[in-house]
Amino acid sequence: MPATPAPTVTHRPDERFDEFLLAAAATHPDHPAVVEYADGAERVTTFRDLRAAAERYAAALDRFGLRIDDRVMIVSDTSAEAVALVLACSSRGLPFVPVSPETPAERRETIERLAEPALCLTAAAGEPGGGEPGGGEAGGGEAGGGEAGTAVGHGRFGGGGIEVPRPPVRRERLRRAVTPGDTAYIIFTSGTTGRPKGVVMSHRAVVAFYRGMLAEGFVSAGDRVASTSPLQFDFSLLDIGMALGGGAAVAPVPRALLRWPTRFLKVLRATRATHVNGVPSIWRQTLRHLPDQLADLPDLRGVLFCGEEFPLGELRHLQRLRPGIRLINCYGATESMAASFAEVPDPLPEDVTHLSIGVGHLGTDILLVDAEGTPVREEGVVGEMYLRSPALMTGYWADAEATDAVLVADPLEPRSGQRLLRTGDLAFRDAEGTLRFCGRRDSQVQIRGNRVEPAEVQRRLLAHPEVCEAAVVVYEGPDGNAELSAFVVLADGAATTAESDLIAFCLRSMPAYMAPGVVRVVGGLPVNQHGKTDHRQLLAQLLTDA
Ligand SMILES: Nc1ncnc2c1ncn2[C@@H]1O[C@H](COS(=O)(=O)NC(=O)C[C@H](N)c2cccc(Br)c2)[C@@H](O)[C@H]1O
Repeated sequence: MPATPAPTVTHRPDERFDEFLLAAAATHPDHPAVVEYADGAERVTTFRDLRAAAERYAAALDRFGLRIDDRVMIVSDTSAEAVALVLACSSRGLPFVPVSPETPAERRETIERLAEPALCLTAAAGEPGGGEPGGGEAGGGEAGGGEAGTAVGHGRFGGGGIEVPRPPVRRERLRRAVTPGDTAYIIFTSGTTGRPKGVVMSHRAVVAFYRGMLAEGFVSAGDRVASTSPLQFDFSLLDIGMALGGGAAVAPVPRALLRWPTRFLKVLRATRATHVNGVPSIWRQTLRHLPDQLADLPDLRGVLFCGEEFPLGELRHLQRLRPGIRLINCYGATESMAASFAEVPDPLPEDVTHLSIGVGHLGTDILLVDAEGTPVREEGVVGEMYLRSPALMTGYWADAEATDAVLVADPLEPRSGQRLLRTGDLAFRDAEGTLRFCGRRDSQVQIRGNRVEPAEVQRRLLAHPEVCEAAVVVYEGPDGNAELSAFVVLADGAATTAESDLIAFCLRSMPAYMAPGVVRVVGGLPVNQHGKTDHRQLLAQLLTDA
């Protein structure tokens, strides 16, 4: 008698964000939904517990008399309490605005000024995901000017309760029900202008993305997905949806432990993580210093990465250590959560220089369009990716102009009224018709009149056997022309590879104008708050060295 297959989680079309994430409570109530690891102990929250906690938070929110579309800012990392509060906000049509506890006070205040939340709730200290916000008032009602009936109620959440010493002014509820077009969350990303852009995502968009991801069949009930991104980075919402939507558990890795490979691996072992999601840089120190320990994580069978290109040398090293592991390259921008998932061939053939990003997940379609706006069909021709998807953002918060610049008319049928996301990313189609990412449109530079993609120069440096990390920055030289400068990290024990060797290595495969003028050997590359190589910091370092 074949074993009865575990019931799959059933989903309805047009579920709210919280209904999608809690669907498994109906079929797998006692399965772990959140597995936390703190102070050497594992804390399991089942789907039943999570639903109960979300209901407690929803009842607590009801006491504030908020209206649909009133925002709730949540200052926390990913934790069972934070997920329960997010679910509660979603059930009441209150868009949540996640902010990391380590966010500097000034940026937190900017986001608060832009989002004008009704509540700003900080995880109670001592709770996982908790911690004092960077310099802001921790709880208490003294924020917001302190006048009676303050606009923003500051307080704390934890243990299913919400405590706000001075609640926001109550207003009459003008609407009856939450609809799929309502906003589930707003994530503020660092806009290139320095003014944060609020990406507004509806219930319909997020659930459409989740259904596209679920169709890939990454996890099954009982799996554990280790999440290494901060809650304010939509990658964490991918992790939560990938796990809970499939009846699996999300296992948040405490941010403080990510820096230490021994502790990082200890959490993965303790939580018996079957999948680890995160930006490529989370593997860097482990691959360099503890490769053999990585080889013995008995439960690990999948790694999903996104946010930037995985350096191919490191990726091949990971594959050698874990033959048979499922590596997923997830491409996307916060304006659509993710656009595609591509399985990395195991092993990655030696001649591959650009990872595939696939063709767009179920329900999406990625177009390539040239500089004149004409669709590109030929193989190998670089174009800009335009994304057709039900998971597109509603728009940027309070910024119609920036919205219209990226949600553009369909190049194939402008009369349809359909909007596509103009990603700003470049790709070409390979012989199989899948897309190969090759940098950003706005990072292309003209060097002595020739178009150069810094990502190509970075890729060439990474192909050097003794280089394990590389970054290329563009700066204005003394004569006012754009120049390329490179930073590389050499592999442990590498011979003293002179910078001139590295430039010569580049010149063997590219025209002179593409080779970096200067190559600096450094001990490590800086990463930003999302774990991506911090080019801004490298440029600043360059200018101070000048
Ligand atoms: N897989 C890749 N290879 C190469 N370059 C990538 C990849 N994924 C992104 N990028 C770059 O990062 C940009 C976007 O940056 S972002 O808005 O901060 N968002 C992100 O990084 C993360 C993004 N939201 C995301 C990705 C996957 C799942 C979820 Br859920 C969310 C893209 O436009 C690309 O330029």
